[in-house]
Parts: sequence; C-alpha cells; structure tokens
Amino acid sequence: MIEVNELTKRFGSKTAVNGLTFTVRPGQVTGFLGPNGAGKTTTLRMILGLDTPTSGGALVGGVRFADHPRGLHHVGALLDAHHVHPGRTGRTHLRALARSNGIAARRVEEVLGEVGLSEAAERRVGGYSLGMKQRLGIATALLGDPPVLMFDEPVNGMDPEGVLWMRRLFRQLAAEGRTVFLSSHLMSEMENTADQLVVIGRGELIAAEPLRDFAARSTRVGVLVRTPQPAELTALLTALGADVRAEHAAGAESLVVTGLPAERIGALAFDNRIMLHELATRAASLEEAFMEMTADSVEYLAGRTR
Ligand SMILES: Nc1ncnc2c1ncn2[C@@H]1O[C@H](COP(=O)(O)OP(=O)(O)OP(=O)(O)O)[C@@H](O)[C@H]1O
Repeated sequence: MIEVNELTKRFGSKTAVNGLTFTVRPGQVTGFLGPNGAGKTTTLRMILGLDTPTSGGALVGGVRFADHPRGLHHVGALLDAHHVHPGRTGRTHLRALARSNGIAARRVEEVLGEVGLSEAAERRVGGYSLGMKQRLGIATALLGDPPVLMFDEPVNGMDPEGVLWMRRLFRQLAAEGRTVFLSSHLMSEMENTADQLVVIGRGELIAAEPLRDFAARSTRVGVLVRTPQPAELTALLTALGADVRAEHAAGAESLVVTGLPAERIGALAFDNRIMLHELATRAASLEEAFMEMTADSVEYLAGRTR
C-alpha cells in the first residue's frame, strides 16, 4: 500500500506538486496519469525518498521509504531506464545490486528470465535498445521480490509485443497481491491494464477512482449520426436543445449529438425525410474523458503556451 498525504513540492516559485492525497492499494494495477509536466515523476521521487517534500509526506507499507532499511525488498521501482552504467553488462549490473542488497545470485538469473533478457545478459547495457533498458529496469525492480512496485512511463520505447508482455506482467504482479503503480501520460496505455486511476494535472489531484467510473464521467457520451443532409438535421436538433458537433473521422463527416437519445434523433430524421447512413450511441472513450478532464491543466498546448 502507498499512502500519499497532502504532498507538496515547490522548486523555487514553481509548484510541481500541490497538496496531493491518494492511496494505492495492493492486488490491483493503479495507473498514475497526467499530461507532460503534471508532476508524476516528482511525486514518485518523493514517495521513494529521492526528493524531499516541501510539505506533506508519503508512506509505503506504513513507513516512510527513507526510514526503511530493506530497500529492494520493500519497494521495486523503475524511474529512469538510462540510469545504468553503459559499460556494464545486464548481468553484472543486476549482480552488483543483488550483492549490495543481500540477494542471492540465483535470483539474478530468475529475473533475467522473467523479463526475457537471459540471452542478452552478457551484452553491455550501452548497446541495449530503450525497450531492453526498460526490461532491465523492470528486472531491477523485481530483484528483491518486493510487495510494492512503481514504474515511471514503463511502456516508453517498447515494441507492440513488449507492450503486451508488460501488460500481462503488471496484471500478474497485481494478482499475486502486490501494489502496482504505473505512470503514463497516455490514457491508451492504461485502458487495458489499470483497475484504478490516479489522475493529476498541474500537480493537483483531478480524480482517484476505478477506471470504469472515470470513463463514465465523460460528458462526451453521445450519438453519432452520419447523414448526407447535416445542415438540415443540425438545425432541427439544435432547435430541440441538443448539442451538435461536427466530427471528421475515417474520411466521413459525422455529427456527434448530445442531449437527445438515438430513438428521438431517428424519429426526427424520419418525420423530416432526412436520410441517415448511420445512427449509433457512442460509449465513453477513456481517451476523451482524460483529455476533457485535464484540458485546463495541460502546460504546453500546440501553438500556445498557457
Ligand atoms: N528539479 C527541478 N527543478 C525545477 N523544476 C522542476 C524540477 N523537477 C521538475 N520540475 C518541474 O516540475 C513540474 C513537474 O515535473 P514532473 O517531471 O514531475 O512531471 P511529469 O508529470 O513526470 O511529466 P512528464 O510526463 O513530462 O515526465 C514540471 O513543470 C517540471 O518542469
């Protein structure tokens, strides 16, 4: 379990993390989401005792990380995959860590196998691809068989097969009863992986809830309508108080209507001899819910700086 309480971090006049409070529970995968610069890495670093909070604090397994002598047995983390000496081989890197943490050399071979690096173990890390470095970072996190695992943007640089492997691994680690906390700036990476979400923007908490609840809160749930008479239908729909937005997807012009059910829209079109090519209720897209809820907190928008 990770408990974050009123965590705040200022760098000079910049507030990177502002009064964050949330809990990450064991037995589930929790996604830590926010646009670039939202404060995810700073939060993870404070949880790990690598940055000192300006105020507030974080507990891992009920204790402050800095107070815990058992290091890798307590929490496993992947923060920066490049943070490995390039001249070392994967195996030497893991063996050195195992030795300094009182972990048997046998465990190094186990984790190398688990992350699929057994064959590359004798190669220098400097020649590893980013995906291989991420795998090595995951092996490092798993070395001490810890109950709590934290990964910062683990999917970066992974190929599609690697992404699938990683998803399965995270789900398996959670099924074993561990606390699994993953950061990402992309909702699509969480959609098939996370049970719970902690969403932040500009250092502040936006949501901490099950992924399903987060999706359901999207206001963009609507009805997709494709018609060769969009102007006529739009006029009728807006006269009834519906909200109509034109959307260009897959080479076709569509309308997304909110405020009226599909049945009413179909009946309205029929009564007014408007032809429909498609009429479908759209489920909430997680990507949309995320974009909508973090829209006010994106630091850098294309074309303008907020
Ligand atoms: N050491 C530092 N000194 C000054 N400002 C910092 C420092 N570290 C982070 N920041 C600022 O704090 C904010 C949060 O940064 P952080 O790296 O935690 O965000 P993030 O959510 O991890 O973003 P990304 O997805 O881009 O990694 C940013 O505006 C960043 O520029």
